[in-house]
Amino acid sequence: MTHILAIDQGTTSTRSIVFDGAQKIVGSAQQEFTQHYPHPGWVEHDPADLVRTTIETMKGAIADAGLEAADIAAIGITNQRETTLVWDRKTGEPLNNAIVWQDRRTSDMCAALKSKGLEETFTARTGLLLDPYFSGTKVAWILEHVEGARAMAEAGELCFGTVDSWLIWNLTGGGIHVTDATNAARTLLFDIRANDWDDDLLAALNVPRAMLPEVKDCAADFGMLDPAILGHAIPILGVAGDQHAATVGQACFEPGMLKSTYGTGCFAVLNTGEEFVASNNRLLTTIAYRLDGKTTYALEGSIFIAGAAVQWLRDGLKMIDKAAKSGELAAASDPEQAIYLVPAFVGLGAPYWDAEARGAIFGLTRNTGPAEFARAALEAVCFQTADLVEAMHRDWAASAETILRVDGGMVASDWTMQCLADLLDAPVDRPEILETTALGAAWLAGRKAGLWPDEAGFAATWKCEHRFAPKMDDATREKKKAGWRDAIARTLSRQKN
Ligand SMILES: Nc1ncnc2c1ncn2[C@@H]1O[C@H](COP(=O)(O)OP(=O)(O)O)[C@@H](O)[C@H]1O
Ligand SMILES: O=P(O)(O)OC[C@H](O)CO
Repeated sequence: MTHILAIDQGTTSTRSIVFDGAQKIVGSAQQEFTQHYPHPGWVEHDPADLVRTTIETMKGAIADAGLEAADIAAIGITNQRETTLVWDRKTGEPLNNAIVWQDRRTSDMCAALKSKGLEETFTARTGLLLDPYFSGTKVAWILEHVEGARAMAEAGELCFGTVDSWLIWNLTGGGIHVTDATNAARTLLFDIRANDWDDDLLAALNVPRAMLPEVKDCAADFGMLDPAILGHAIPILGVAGDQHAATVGQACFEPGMLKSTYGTGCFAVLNTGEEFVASNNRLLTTIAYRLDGKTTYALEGSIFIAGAAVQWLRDGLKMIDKAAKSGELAAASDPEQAIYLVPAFVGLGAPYWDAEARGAIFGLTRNTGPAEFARAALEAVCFQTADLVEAMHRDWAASAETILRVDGGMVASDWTMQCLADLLDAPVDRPEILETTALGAAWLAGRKAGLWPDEAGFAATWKCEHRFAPKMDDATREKKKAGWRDAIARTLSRQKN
């Protein structure tokens, strides 16, 4: 019994994947669920959908593998990060829909905290910035806006959790209130050096400590699956936020190793080892992973819209019928047209952090058509990655010779990966296993179970499927980047200009 079940609860879908003892995928299942947009800038998930799709895909993946629950040695969970839930400790009933990481409803709250001069304290302790992206202001919003919530929270009757905590609570039958260090690191409430919730930050956001989960290592005992769910009790032994799990799944265990995941958004994570590198370029400092009580730190660049721009071409503009067409179209575009799309649909993330900016497209002519839109959407993802990698180089000289390991749905596009290598002027390595997020969660659980190899053994199994080497000449690259910088400058909100 060496199979591991990984649950990857993402922003738009939930996936479960069964890996065998040789780290090969032997079964999987995936389900999308409804996104709720109750007001402009708001994004919510129904908490019940998160649990339902998790349980259904767990069953689906085990069936797809031709196995029984009793064949699964352990479960690893990885999840969309920052998304915030609050529920009643007695009944397990959520007080509100989950407030998703993309939700901007707390921008005014963040601005108010900044105007009190608090950003420096938050950044020094959490490595994050005062942006609505993170959980802290979302919890505060629930406590302020849901009737009776504040009194219940103060009486210790409420639980706050990110999606991992919510899933564990439900999968273990209720009563286990835990999270892991990587998810805690995204809340704005956790001091990532002290490895503890921070009372000053809790006071600034008026969040009672009593509602916070216990924080564990990424490979730890998170509880037993309620046997009523699959007919068998299985230990949950690994948990990490999805970008952290991908860092592990890409075997980025050495300082200087960098991965970038291209799904709905794009998240680049650079391992900085035992060093907490404070960013001077508005990147985030975060916990890459915590194993055996030892924290490995990272610099992270977070872009909110990557594959989502391709979805917009498909579903919003109806210029393509499937995502894969975007690369073909871009390849056929007119290279003479300098079209720039700044996909600030939900504001801009790193390194700009402009919650009020909105998307813009520049350089349109009578000849501009779907092909140029497709190229602009794909190039935007690459320009934004280049912005992040340059900021990383400025923050931490040790990252100068970086090779980028990539994963996520969008890396299927060869055109985009070549464009990325060209604009970065660095090699881009696409691994054989693209489900690195799930693989990372499985590795954490497998390592804890003592069934999978340690870091070095696991890293030796990582295989490159294709290396994209840069081909663009310097003059072309610089010209394109100057055009991008100009487009960004023209898109930033007045607040930033
Ligand atoms: N061949 C492709 N070319 C460009 N974009 C793609 C391609 N295939 C998938 N995508 C994009 O990748 C995203 C899906 O990636 P995935 O890793 O499943 O995302 P998530 O986990 O965030 O839901 C979608 O936004 C989709 O538009
Ligand atoms: O669900 P994904 O893959 O888009 O990832 C979401 C991130 O964790 C948000 O920080």
